[in-house]
Amino acid sequence: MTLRTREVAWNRGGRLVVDGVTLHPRPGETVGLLGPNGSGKSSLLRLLSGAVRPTRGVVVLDDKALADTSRREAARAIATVTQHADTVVDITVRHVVALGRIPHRGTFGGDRRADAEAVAGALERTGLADKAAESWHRLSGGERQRVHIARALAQEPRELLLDEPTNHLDIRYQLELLRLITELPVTTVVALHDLNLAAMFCDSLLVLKDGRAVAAGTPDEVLTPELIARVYEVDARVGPDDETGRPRVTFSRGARTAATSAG
Ligand SMILES: Nc1ncnc2c1ncn2[C@@H]1O[C@H](COP(=O)(O)OP(=O)(O)OP(=O)(O)O)[C@@H](O)[C@H]1O
Repeated sequence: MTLRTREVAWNRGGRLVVDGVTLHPRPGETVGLLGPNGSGKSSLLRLLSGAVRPTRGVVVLDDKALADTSRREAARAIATVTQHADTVVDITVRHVVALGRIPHRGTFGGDRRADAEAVAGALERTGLADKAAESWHRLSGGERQRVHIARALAQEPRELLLDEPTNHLDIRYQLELLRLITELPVTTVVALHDLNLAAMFCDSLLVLKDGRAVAAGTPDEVLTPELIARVYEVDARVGPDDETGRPRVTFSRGARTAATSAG
């Protein structure tokens, strides 16, 4: 059972910013969402999270339309980390992470020990254990990003939606974060700009352009110089990485030639 879409479209401000996209991840896999600025990645993630309703098509969670699923049920299953991390009042890192436990609270307050363990585990995994008592406002951009990821982990979701989670992170934390999410037993859809990180960590890729899916498959199948030229309008070479065997993309720094631009 996974969160998936069937031919979803979303009309935003009079324009279809997502146009007939079907996404059906295998349980536990990490799907990379690629595409240029404005291609619809964040919009598709918003549809998947239930934050907005599709104009056409359907988002399905466990064989039921997400629109017919209770907010609480959806919040227990799906965790989201968005690009524009919400600002919160002056509370500690631990408190922000503990917000992830809210969907698990029952009428009688839920299981306190499970809450504490989930929060401690999430802080540990994101390298924030020693910052737990610090004020949110004193954190750097990258640390805040990690706190939001910790909050999503504390939620113990089955489905994880991440919108450019490596933004603001230094290279060590970019690698750690992506390793972490690929090792989690959850299905993850992650919007990424870095094609090499996507190739290194994702099981499959979905490429959007102008709201439409233009390629889908394994990194090997998807990341070809032709596709990169068509979607991003840049010239690139692609070869197997020495260490992983996965595709590695090297960009040409020059302007595109007439011959390549014509394709
Ligand atoms: N509030 C809005 N009203 C109308 N259109 C919007 C709104 N916000 C974004 N859009 C448009 O929706 C389209 C898709 O945007 P979206 O943010 O989903 O793309 P993206 O692939 O995530 O881009 P980026 O890589 O720049 O984050 C864009 O053309 C954008 O201009």
